[in-house]
Amino acid sequence: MTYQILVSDPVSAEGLQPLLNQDNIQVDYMNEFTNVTVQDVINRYDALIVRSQTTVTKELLEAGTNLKVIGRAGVGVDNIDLEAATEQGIIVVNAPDGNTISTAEHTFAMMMALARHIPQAYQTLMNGKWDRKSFKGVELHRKTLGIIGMGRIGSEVARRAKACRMTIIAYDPFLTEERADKLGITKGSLEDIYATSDFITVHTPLTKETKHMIDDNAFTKMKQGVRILNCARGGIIEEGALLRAIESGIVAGAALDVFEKEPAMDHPLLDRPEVIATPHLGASTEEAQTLVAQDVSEEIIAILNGESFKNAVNMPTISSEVRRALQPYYLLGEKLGEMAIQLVTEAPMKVTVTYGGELSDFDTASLTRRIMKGLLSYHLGDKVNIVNTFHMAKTYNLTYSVEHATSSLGFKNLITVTIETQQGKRSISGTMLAGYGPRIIKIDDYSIDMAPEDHLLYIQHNDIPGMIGLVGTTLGKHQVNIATMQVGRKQEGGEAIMMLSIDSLFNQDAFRDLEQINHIHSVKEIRL
Ligand SMILES: NC(=O)C1=CN([C@@H]2O[C@H](COP(=O)(O)OP(=O)(O)OC[C@H]3O[C@@H](n4cnc5c(N)ncnc54)[C@H](O)[C@@H]3O)[C@@H](O)[C@H]2O)C=CC1
Ligand SMILES: O=C(O)C(=O)COP(=O)(O)O
Repeated sequence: MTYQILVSDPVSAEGLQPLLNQDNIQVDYMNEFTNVTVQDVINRYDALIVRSQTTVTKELLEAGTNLKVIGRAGVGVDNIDLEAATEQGIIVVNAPDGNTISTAEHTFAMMMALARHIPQAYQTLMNGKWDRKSFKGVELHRKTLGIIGMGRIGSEVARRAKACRMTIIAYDPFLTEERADKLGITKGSLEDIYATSDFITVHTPLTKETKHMIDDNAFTKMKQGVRILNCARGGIIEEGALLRAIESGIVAGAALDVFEKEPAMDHPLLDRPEVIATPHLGASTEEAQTLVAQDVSEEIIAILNGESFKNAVNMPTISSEVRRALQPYYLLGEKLGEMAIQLVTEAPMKVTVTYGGELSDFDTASLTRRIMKGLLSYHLGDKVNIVNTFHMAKTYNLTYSVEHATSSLGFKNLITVTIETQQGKRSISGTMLAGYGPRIIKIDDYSIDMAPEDHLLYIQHNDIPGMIGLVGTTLGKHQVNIATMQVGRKQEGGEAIMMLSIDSLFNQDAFRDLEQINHIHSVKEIRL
């Protein structure tokens, strides 16, 4: 199978090399097309690679009927409708590390340029004026820098500011005292930052919470003459409020790399001499562009080849330790989900997944996704995948819960999937047996030991002599070969079950004949 990938923004050719090296991947570039939009052609593609220019809307995603993954060659994903992508089961991956240094360096270059009026002085000189009076600047030395957002870029900015002997105060909901101490900075609130900073720089993503977080009210709390930087996202600082704060003299200068609407042309802030600006260049270095393109290329290859990946933004990330530990269970989990749903005839209302043994020590969310995917995709097909499975469950009013049990029936690990319908509860348990792989070890109260094979027959009957022979003869008559067979019962002479793995697809005539055997209550084919 050949996968088609569309690159819709300028992305480093060197960084895309891992994709270009794949025999089963074909890459097209939007700039090679004329008179068409991304929306016009997207249905041909399995993956789309973007930077910040392409806006990935719900409509675009809906038109991308074959899309499996969107790669953001950079950090910010505010140009992508993540909710719509999740609903449609499209994985969105970004490259969170590749442009950190470049953006921190750009922020620092902006801070120095802002402090010393370098762009304005350069412009004056280019206009033929030798003006040494208008551009008296300030030192960074001993000034207080307020950093809002101490993630990757904020932290690198802090390191550089320390080298300039600045005092640093930072606010981030995830900043601990311990980390602040390690970085040699002060952890403070937004109010502390506003009250004490000579320079304030923002490094948060643009979210509902951070949109316009710096507004008129925030500016009134700042020191007169504060200098503001935004190399993160337009809209974190409300542009109208910034303009008013410049006009009123609260803000002595602002350095902007990003704008609420880009490209920012004829913008009132750009008319102000106190404002210096660049056209969203934070990540525009050779190094950063190569790295981010390489990172998304590798993630896309992994996703298309069904291998594990790490930078999905519409799925929780898991540590490599947890991923390594749980990976061997993913197939078993999916099979258990598929088998569990086939045990019930009524609509499922609730699913409970119980993890026992060594599994109870892990964050098993990624495994639960596989189980729910197996369970839902049996009836809903390809439209369910590990990205949208929880969303799909909600759509179908199916609740699920996870329990971590202390008992594992003597097995090293145990997964039990219980489905509740109006008719009651049905459950199935499986384990990974060292040397044997995945095994089904229990259905409802019956202990068995079977590999989750392609074709299984599940027969409920009375525990009386001759049943095995009758079933064997009936299947033989219909040319159905039995590969393995397991029987189980709760007590002698009571209810019993047979679980058979068969070589060929089961046919309706065999089904009917089996159901007509005296003492057989139900025959169920389980397809995996
Ligand atoms: N100008 C440019 O070309 C570039 C801009 N960026 C932008 O820079 C921003 C930061 O990027 P990274 O540091 O790589 O991301 P990151 O995810 O490593 O850090 C973001 C930090 O913001 C914090 N945060 C979230 N909400 C907050 C709030 N309400 N108040 C304070 N902190 C909050 C988070 O806890 C996190 O620590 C993103 O918006 C990204 O899109 C990134 C690269 C290039
Ligand atoms: O990575 C980010 O968040 C950026 O803002 C960089 O954007 P760009 O890839 O240069 O369009």
